[in-house]
Amino acid sequence: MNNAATRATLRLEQVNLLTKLKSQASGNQQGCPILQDISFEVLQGDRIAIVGAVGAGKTSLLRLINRLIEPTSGKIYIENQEYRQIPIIQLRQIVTLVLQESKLLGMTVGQALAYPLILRGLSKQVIEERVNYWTEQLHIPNEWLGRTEVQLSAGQRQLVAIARSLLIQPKILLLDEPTSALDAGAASHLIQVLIQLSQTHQTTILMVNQQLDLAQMFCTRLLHLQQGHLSTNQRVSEINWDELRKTLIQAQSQDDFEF
Ligand SMILES: Nc1ncnc2c1ncn2[C@@H]1O[C@H](COP(=O)(O)OP(=O)(O)OP(=O)(O)O)[C@@H](O)[C@H]1O
Repeated sequence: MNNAATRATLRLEQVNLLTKLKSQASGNQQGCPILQDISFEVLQGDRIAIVGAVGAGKTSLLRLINRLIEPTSGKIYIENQEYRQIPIIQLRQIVTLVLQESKLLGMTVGQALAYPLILRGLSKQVIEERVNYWTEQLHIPNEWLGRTEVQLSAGQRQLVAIARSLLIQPKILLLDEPTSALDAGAASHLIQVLIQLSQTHQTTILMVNQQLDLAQMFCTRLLHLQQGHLSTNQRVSEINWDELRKTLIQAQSQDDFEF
């Protein structure tokens, strides 16, 4: 293991992910490649933007890192420990994933925000302070706290789901298209809050985002996935954003044409 590897908070080594499809004839496991030979490492406090065309494997990569699914082969290390050796409850405290469609599980917004902190045994006062802090940071008004999921718009639900993940104070935060339902002002405000979080708490953030202007504003490093392969892993200063924009538009038009 080299020095850089030991400093990495997250490290993927030659990770492959295949879909598990059982061949009816033989009963053997066969699979279609979703992610192929993915290796990269992320340092504490890094902000990683993940881009790629529809179906490139972005969400699968986040689900792998959160261990909702496991690699078919290859290794994932979190703070230098192979992540299957970390008890799942501990892993969930280190790594939090916010998917695009998050659910409040029948609770009000206030209950849903407090619930993970109650599970962690925090005092009522600490819970109240954290909820107040993060709802203020994300411009979530008090009147939402009594509402249930069906009384929120998609963008409001998205903000609540993000607030809930921030309350837990994870070391590694995974966000899948967190700005997709937000208006331009709310999206840019969220990006500023995330940048501040990474700077003040050294939180490591990996964010899938198709809006390149937001990715550019946000990231210290960019990963570009193309058909399950990691085609680009660059620091922000090395990225040719115009070239990247063209490549992504071309891939999108190709998809539209094939569709
Ligand atoms: N459980 C599964 N079983 C079979 N195939 C899957 C499964 N999950 C994902 N896939 C396939 O893996 C590929 C990558 O999917 P993924 O959702 O990771 O892509 P994505 O880059 O996040 O796409 P999008 O931008 O549309 O969200 C797609 O071709 C998808 O159809």
